[in-house]
Order: sequence, then structure tokens, then C-alpha cells
Amino acid sequence: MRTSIATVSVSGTLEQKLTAIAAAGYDAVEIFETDLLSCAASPREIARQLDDLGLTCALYQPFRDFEGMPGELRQRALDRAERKFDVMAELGTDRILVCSNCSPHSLGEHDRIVDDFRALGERAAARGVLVGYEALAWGRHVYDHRQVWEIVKAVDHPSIGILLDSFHSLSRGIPNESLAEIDPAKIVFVQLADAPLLSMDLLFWSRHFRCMPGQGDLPVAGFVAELLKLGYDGPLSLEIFNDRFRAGSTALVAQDGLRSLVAVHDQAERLIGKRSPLPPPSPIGGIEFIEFAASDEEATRLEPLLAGLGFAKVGQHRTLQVDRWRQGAINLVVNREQRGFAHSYDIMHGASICALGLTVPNPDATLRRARALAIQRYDDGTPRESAGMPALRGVGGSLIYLLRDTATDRTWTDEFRPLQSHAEGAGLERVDHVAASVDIDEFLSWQLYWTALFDVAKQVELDIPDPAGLVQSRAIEGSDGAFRVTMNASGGRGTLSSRFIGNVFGAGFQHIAFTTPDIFATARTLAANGVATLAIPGNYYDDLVARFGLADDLVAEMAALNILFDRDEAGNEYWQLYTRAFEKRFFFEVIERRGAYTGYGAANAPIRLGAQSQFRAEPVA
Ligand SMILES: O=C(O)c1ccc(O)c(O)c1
Ligand SMILES: [Mg+2]
Repeated sequence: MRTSIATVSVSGTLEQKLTAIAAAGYDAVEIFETDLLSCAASPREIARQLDDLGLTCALYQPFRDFEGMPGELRQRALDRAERKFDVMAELGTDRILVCSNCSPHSLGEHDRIVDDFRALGERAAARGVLVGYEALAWGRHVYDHRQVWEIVKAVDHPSIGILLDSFHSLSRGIPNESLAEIDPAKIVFVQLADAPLLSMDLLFWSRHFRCMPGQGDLPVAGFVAELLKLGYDGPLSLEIFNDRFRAGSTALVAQDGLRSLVAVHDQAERLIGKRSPLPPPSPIGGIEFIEFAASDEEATRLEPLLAGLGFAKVGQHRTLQVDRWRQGAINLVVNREQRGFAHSYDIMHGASICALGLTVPNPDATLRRARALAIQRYDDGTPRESAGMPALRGVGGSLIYLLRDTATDRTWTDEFRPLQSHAEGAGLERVDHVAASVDIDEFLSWQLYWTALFDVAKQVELDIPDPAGLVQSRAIEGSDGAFRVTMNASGGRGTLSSRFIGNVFGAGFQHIAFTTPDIFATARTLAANGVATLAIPGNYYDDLVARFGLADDLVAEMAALNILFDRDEAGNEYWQLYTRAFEKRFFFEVIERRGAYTGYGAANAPIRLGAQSQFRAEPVA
């Protein structure tokens, strides 16, 4: 696959854009006209820069309002094209994008449009230029790639072909199968963009909400699959108009773009049954352990909380200052080493969740996929690596250890000396999910990280009101529910998720939810152990009675134990409670799912955020 990206997709000056695009590893760029016009360098100088960076210019774009112009506007459009061809010669590209006309002056008559393109084709041929005609979804007369294909066939000129852009086709719901009609030799260029499903004017949707393939809801992989089936082997180029990308980190967006291209191409190959050189997205068997970085003093304060939650210290690492706490199938690892990764993490962030241990069928294959996606491996030569537990960089610089799903028992016994310890337990059985808070500018980036590397799917995005602003929340889940993570981000500076990022100097995992088969028994044990739970207002319980018709005495007990409740349409139930946060950092949730409840109690999230905001250092501004 040849990879390309339009300069409009990333932030910065043209020079900064090109540098970041080259560093990310693309083969080519589309030079977007505004970037050229607003740049002090001449087209020749830009061509030299591209050459120095090892990039080619695959396309110059856009050329607007060309076809179907009446009267002398027609001649003027053809003359304008000549000027663009001059620029292209200096830039060193032979391809130009002509997007369908949006001018109210334009005529929609088929024969006129065909004539115009024949005239343009003659001029293009004389200059060695290939013209790609693109249907803008909001074009005045031409707005569908099927119309463009009919026109291109009728024009029948070697210099005039079709340019496909997944956004324009998919935003209008045009079936991917329609691409099968197109002669691949006539495809001048292919642009890819995804977008979240939103109901709005097509132009506004396109100019502000496009995102990388896989970050939105459109069937971009199916689009690419049809093109591969046709035998298209030209570049795949990202053309992403996105407000956040325009303001975000040039390097991050460029890297994400390449990751999305690798992932969508791989997905498309799988869709058509082609052998992909990449290992498939790795299923996650589960969260085998969650690791905390802590200093000795922090660990001294954290341990009573873990014990209060019913965990027992069952193992001590044979060579490191690392303890294993266990309850049910849950393993918590407390790392007090004075060197190495966890220690650095603790210095930077304070006591935190610094790593997850995930079980996968084949860690080596997962590593190979990660490498292809430019997901960084972490290797500091500690015994963990040598114990066959490779690590990848994850959210906020934390680590993901990869464990072979059949070898977890041996890993524990090999690495940890068992401790005689007894704890009654609080009935906690497994990790239900972990929740991360990330910067709003990296919200899409982390979603792509999970979905590109692992066999997991995004759930619908939710807006959750915090007293200090809306929080966007998206769950990412394996198909069997064995792995669930939620990503949370907020533009409001005072929301819980933003405060977390400020308090701990960066994104990270903010809470862990455990399951119990009996939340009342667990809640009573926690209370007896002196674990402080998050107090829920009485108004909430009055409303519960009204909403769900729960019995008064049941609700009274729930109120005494700070238990929250939700029930879905099918009658499945979700019972939950929260601990107070450990030193304003992370907190724990206890969940009982009854029946096939698949959500996370979204209706209760604002209640929880409201309750937690009482403990903020400063009032809501
Ligand atoms: O929004 C636009 O005007 C625009 C311009 C060029 C493109 O290739 C495109 O897809 C959209
Ligand atoms: Mg386009």
C-alpha cells in the first residue's frame, strides 16, 4: 500500500506539516491549495522540501467550480486550469482534483459537462496532467460518484478519470458495491475519511467532523475492500477536515493517520479473504492483573484500602519489591521498586495504575501487529521482559503487558513467592472494566489505539454531565465482555476527568470496577472494614422509587449503603457503588450485573460525578 495524506488534515505551517508527515512514515502528500497559498515558499521550494523529506506530491487540490459554467465563465475556468497546471509542474505532481461544481451559476446539463471535461482533458494531456473528478456530496448538480463515473465514461479521455472520496460516498449512504462498476484504470486517486454518524448538513459535517478511518461510524473498510477487489493498487490518501486535528498535535495526528491506514487496509484485505501480512487484531482473554506504582509511604496507605476491599496479599516477587494481592480472579500488583518503570511512573504521576496485564493467545503476534501500527514497545530489560511478558506503551504512558493466555498460572508461581495470608474477602470476583481519563484532543487517538491493535469494538459514545462540563465517554469491549475499557474526556477544565489529568500530570486509568454476585453483602463487608463509599444524595433514592417502583425498605437499605441502580428495557439490572478516591487519584467501583445488562449505568454517572465534585479543592467556577 502506498500511503498519503492531505496537508489540510494536520495542524501547523506547511513546513511543519510536511516534516511531521514524513516523520510518521507516509509515502506522499496531497498539497491542499490553501496551504500552498499561505506559505512563503515557492512551489519549487516546496518540491525541494518534499524531496529532502523523501515524500512525493501525489495530488494538488482542489480545483473548484469548473464544469458547466455559462458564457465567458467557461473560458475563464479553462484558463484558470492552465495556471494550476503551471503550479503543478513546479510542485512536481501530475494529478489534480476537480471537485464537482457548487456554484449557483453552474449548469447541470450532462452533455455540457462532458464537453467541458473533454476540453480540459485536451489541455491536461498537453501538460502531462491527469484530472480526477470528485463528486462533492453537496455538489450543485453532481454529488454522487455514480454520476461522476457516467460522465467520465462519456468523456472517454485518457487524461480524465474519477477521484473517489469515501466521505462523499458514504455520507450519502451510497452502497460500496456500486464501486464495482468502475474501471480501476480510470481511478485517478482515492481519498479516505471516516466520520461519526451525525444528522446535519453534509458540508458542515464534512468540514468539521471527518476523522481517521476507524475513528468514526462509516463503513470505510468495506469501501477499501471494494477497491482492492477491483484491483486498485494506487495510493490511499487521508483527507480529514477536523476542528480538533487542525488545533491538535501535528505529530500525533499524522501518526494516528498512518496507523488508521494500516489498520483499514488490513481490515479490507480480511473482508475480501486476502491473506494479510499482518497478524489479525488480537482477542483479549481478560485483564490478568492491574499494577499500581507506589512509593513505600503511598503503599503503606494504599494497602489498608486493598485489604478493606477484601484483597489478600498472597505473593511477594522473588527479586523485586512487588506484591501480589488477590481476590476471586482479580490480581492487583503493588510495585514499590525504587528503580525501573513503575518507580519513574510514581515519581511523575504519584501513586497510580501504571500497567495492565492482558492475556492474549499469542503475544508475539500481538507485538508484530503493534509494530506495524507504530505502537511503541517498552523494554527496559527487567525480569518481566525476560519472563516472556513483553510490554507496549499504552494510555498516558502506562504499560500493557502481554501474557500468553495459557501461561498465566506459571507466570505467577515462577515470579512470586507465595505468602500465607488469610482474608475473608468481600465477594469480588473479576475486573468488570477499567476507566481511563484522557485529554480531549487524544480521545479519538486512544480509541484508535485499542481498535487497531485488538479485536474489540467501540460502543456508542455517551455525553455525561459533570457539574463542571460535559464528559464524553466511550466504552471499548471484546465480543465476550472479558475485556472492557471506557475512555473519558472533557473539554471542561473542571470536570472530574480533567481534574484527574491535572492532578496526576497526565492521562491514565482513573477507576477500576469489580464484579460481585451480591452487592449488598459486599457493601456490608466494605462498611464493616471501614472502606469509605461515595455518599449518594437522598433525592436520587426518592427518584428511584418513582422511576422503577422499588420497595421503600429496599431503597432505604440501598441509600444506607450508597448503592446505585439501573434497569434496561429488557429488565436486566445494574447495581453499583463507588469507593471514595484514594488521595484524589483513583477509585474503585463495585458492580453486580443481573441478567444481560450490557451498559455501565450511564443514567447514574451524573449522580456519581455530582457526588464526587463535592470533594474538589475549588468550587465549580
Ligand atoms: O470541502 C471541500 O470543499 C472539499 C474540497 C476538496 C475535497 O477533496 C473534498 O473532499 C472536500
Ligand atoms: Mg475529497
